[in-house]
Amino acid sequence: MNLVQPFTAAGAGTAEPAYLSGFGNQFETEALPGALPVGRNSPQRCAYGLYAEQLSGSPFTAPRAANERSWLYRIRPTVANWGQFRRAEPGLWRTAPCAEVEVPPAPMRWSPVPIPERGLSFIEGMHTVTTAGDAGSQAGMAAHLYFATRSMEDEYFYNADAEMLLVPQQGALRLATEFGLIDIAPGEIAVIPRGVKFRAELRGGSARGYVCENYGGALTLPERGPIGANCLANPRDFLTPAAAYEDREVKSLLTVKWGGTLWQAEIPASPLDVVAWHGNYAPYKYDLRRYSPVGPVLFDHADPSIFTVLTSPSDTPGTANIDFVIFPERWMVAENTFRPPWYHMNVMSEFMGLIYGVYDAKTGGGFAPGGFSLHNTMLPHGPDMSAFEGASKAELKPHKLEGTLAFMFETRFMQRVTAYAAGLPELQRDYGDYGQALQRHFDPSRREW
Ligand SMILES: O=C(O)Cc1cc(O)ccc1O
Ligand SMILES: [Fe+2]
Repeated sequence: MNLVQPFTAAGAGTAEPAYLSGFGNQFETEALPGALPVGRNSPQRCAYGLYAEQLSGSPFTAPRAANERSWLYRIRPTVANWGQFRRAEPGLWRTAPCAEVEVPPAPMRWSPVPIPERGLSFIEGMHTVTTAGDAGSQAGMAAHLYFATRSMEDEYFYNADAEMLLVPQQGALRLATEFGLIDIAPGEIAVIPRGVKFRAELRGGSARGYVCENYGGALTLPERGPIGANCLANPRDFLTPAAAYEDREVKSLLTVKWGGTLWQAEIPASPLDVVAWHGNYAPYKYDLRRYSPVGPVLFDHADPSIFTVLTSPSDTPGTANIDFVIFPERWMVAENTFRPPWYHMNVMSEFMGLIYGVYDAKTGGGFAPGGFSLHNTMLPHGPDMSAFEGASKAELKPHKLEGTLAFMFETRFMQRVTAYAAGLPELQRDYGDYGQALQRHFDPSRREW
C-alpha cells in the first residue's frame, strides 16, 4: 500500500508522516508502486534497481512470537553507505556497566534540568542518569535525559547496543527513520529498535524528555491475563511509519553507538533511502492518552504492574528486564482505601519521571514535570507527608486524577547513578529525609483516629 509521498531530494520536512496501525504486525509498505517484491524477499533484480537488505532484530532461530526481522528495499545497501569509523566524543552518554560514583542507599530525586542554551542535537544532548545491568550481555537498561536545541542535518544515528524508548516531556520531534517519518510530542512515546538509522529534527522549539535504552529483549505488550482481550495498551493504537525515502547524495555523518562507545564516519549519502519495506521489526509510536487503565473498582490499591504499557522480558518469567509503566488520568473510586501508592520496598528498581501534572504519591511539591526520581532496589519509599495526610483524611467520593501523566522505568537490575546525575545542582540533597516528616499517629488508647 502506498500511503505516503516520498520525501523529496530536499529532504527534511517536505512530507507528512503516514502510519500503519498495529503492534508487531507483519507490515508491508512501499513509497513507489511495485517496489516491494511479490512472493519472495530477494529477487534476482529488485524493482527500480533497489538493493534488498534484511535487518534482523532477533536471532534467526528465535521462537515465532519473538522472531523479528524486516526486509528493506533501498537505494544502497548499508555496507555501501559506510565509512571509516573513529571514536567520537561521548558527551554525557554512558553505558552499563558504568561505576563512576558510589551513592549511599537513599531515595533520590531531581528537579527539572533546564534545557542548555548551546547547540545540541538529540544525540549530543543525551545525558545519562542511571545505568543498570550490562549492555554487552544484552541485559539491563539506561535512563537518560535528552535535550535538543537543534535539528540533525545530514547527520544520522543508530544504536547497536539498545532499543530506544523516547518519552518527550517538552517540545515535539520528528524522527526521520529508514522506515519512514514519526512525529512525537509530549504525551506520546516512540520506540526505535536496535540498528534502525534515524535523524531527529525539532518541530518548533527546543525539546526535552527521557530515553530508556533497553539492552535486553525487545519491548512488547504485557500479557493481559484475566483482563482479557481489551484495555491497557490496545495493539491498534501503535503506529508504524509507512515507507518514505530520500535520495540525497550528500556527504553525511553517521554516528553509531556500538559496544558502549560512540563511533563516527563520513558516509556518501543519506541512509534514509529505503523505498519499500516489509516485516515486523520497525519503529513505532503510541499516544499514552490512548491507554485504557484498569484498576480497583471497589477497594485497595493494586500493584502498579496493572499500568504496564510495554515490557522487556528477561529469561526469568515474570521478572522484567524493564517494565514501562504509566500513571495516567483516571478515576479513583475505591472505598475505605488509602488511595495513593502504599509504602513499600521493591526488589525491582524504579526510575520515575513526570510528563505533566501532579503525581498522587508526591503532592507536597518537589516532583515537578521534567523532574525525575530513583527508588533503587530494596529502598523504602512511598507517599510524602502531604499525600499521606491528605489521602488519610479525604472524603472518599469518586475523584478524578486529571491532567497528570507520570511514568516509571522499572528494572530487575540495581540502577547505578552517573557522575553527571550525582553532581547536578538539581539533585534534591534532602529528598532522602522526606519520610522523616511523616507524623507519628500511633495511640494505643484510640482505635479510630
Ligand atoms: O513508587 C512509586 O511511586 C511507583 C508505584 C506506584 C504505585 O501505585 C504502587 C507502587 C509503586 O512503586
Ligand atoms: Fe515504588
